[in-house]
Amino acid sequence: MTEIKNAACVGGGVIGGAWVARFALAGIDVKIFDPHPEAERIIGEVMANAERAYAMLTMAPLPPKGKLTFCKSIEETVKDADWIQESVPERLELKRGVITQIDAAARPDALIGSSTSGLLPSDLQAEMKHPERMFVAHPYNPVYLLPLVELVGGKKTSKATIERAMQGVEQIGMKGVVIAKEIEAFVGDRLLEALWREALWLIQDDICDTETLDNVMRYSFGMRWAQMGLFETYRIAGGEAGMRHFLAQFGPCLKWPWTKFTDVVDLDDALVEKIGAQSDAQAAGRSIRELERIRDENLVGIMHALKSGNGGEGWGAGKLLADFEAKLWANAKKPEADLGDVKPLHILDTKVSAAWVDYNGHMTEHRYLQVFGDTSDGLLRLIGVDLEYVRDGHSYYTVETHIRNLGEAKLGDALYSTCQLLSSDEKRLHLFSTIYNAETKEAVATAEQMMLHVDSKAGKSVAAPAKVLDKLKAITEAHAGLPTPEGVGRFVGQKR
Ligand SMILES: CC(C)(COP(=O)([O-])OP(=O)(O)OC[C@H]1O[C@@H](n2cnc3c(N)ncnc32)[C@H](O)[C@@H]1OP(=O)(O)O)[C@@H](O)C(=O)NCCC(=O)NCCSC(=O)C[N+](C)(C)C
Repeated sequence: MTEIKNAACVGGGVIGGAWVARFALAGIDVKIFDPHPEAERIIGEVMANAERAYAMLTMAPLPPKGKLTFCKSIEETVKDADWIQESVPERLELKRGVITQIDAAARPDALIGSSTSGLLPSDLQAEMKHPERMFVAHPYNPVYLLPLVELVGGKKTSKATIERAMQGVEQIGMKGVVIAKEIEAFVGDRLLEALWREALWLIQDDICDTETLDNVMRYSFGMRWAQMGLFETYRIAGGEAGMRHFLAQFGPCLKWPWTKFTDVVDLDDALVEKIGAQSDAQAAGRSIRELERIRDENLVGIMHALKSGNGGEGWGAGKLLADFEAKLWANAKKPEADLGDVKPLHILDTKVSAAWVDYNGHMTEHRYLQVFGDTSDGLLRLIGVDLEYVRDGHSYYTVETHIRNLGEAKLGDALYSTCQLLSSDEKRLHLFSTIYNAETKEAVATAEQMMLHVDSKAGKSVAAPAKVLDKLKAITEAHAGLPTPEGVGRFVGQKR
């Protein structure tokens, strides 16, 4: 089983920098080599975007962030690394030279992945002493959010290397797909290039402008593709009769002269200017940084939606996220309540994401309940009621909640929550949680809740076992000395 403890990134541009973020946020120390004079600034900005995105993406306990070290040479960067990722500009001679240099300085068992989006791994590994550990690991931008990595071996890549690479990408929350045969541009970029060529013709021939073309994609098949691919989608399109029927019905149309993409459009100055001007108009003055923020918020929203797909089990990239989070929870140190300094327990820290904001420009109602639910989950973990406990057939269910909204939470506000145990017995757990604005320390909302311990198969309340009750009692007794929070026992009503 391969475990990446130290990673090295050679090349720290848009792709290399985002690999750095992916590794570091998975708790892996990363050494970086990039001779660009502004490499530290560029990677710092990618890192900031990635951390912002992860704060919205997951409440699961990420490991402590890996340490970033900027090195002065390739040799110093790669010598201790378990996984080395090359992301230098897309020129065969340059990449081959860098990979050969990495090979000479790296441990013989280190994995060497290339971020190339189209070059053949066999060409890249041609001058290596240990070519068997080299492969293409082609990611998609932004690498810190989009999970796919195409893994492509060359003629000299060993099977064991690809297996270890699969384990490595899984460790950092990514989805590895093994491409069976090496071809230029692999699978993803082949598809994208076909689309790109056709799109350029459509603009060149004045069939539509760039905004119309993007709208055609994002309001239709673009949404389909985030959750099902081409073949699964077309299977459904075939109706009850399925894929064979679809192929019989639509296959012959492929012979019609619908597309021009096998011809290469002439990207002359006029076409470049036309596309540039239409793209500027489409951006409506938004900077690249703004567009990146919007993109990341949308991607997080899509992954969250997919996480609750398929009856709550998760689907596609959402299922991958759910599985990754389950592993993070399982690997996290069993949390313990800090009862030394008696005060409500600090349970979680989060940020208001774009998907949480409603038409009034502030955090919407059900997101408060979500944060309170995550808070009570945090409390439950402290008394030993974690996913394993739930899998074994028992849990706590909420039977009553009273939320008070005291202040507004706006997009990007940092929040934290606390929890005070008001009382507990063998079945009941009566708690009071508060969400605070992390900057102003003002209470934004409170929730008083009653939870019951249940046998989830029977769907009936039952006494919790001693191992849970002992922990619960310790917190309840510690909190007995705290003043009763203002708002406990409040009811909804009007003065008469
Ligand atoms: C299964 C269920 C939770 C309980 O049903 P039951 O076994 O029939 O239990 P009783 O109704 O008899 O109640 C047992 C005892 O608890 C007392 N009780 C019940 N409600 C309250 C309350 N609001 N305040 C105080 N005390 C209460 C009751 O009087 C009984 O006392 P005894 O002394 O006689 O033992 C069932 O209610 C159920 O399934 N409800 C739905 C639960 C649900 O789906 N909740 C939403 C899920 S969200 C969630 O759980 C979030 N999270 C915790 C996972 C984060």
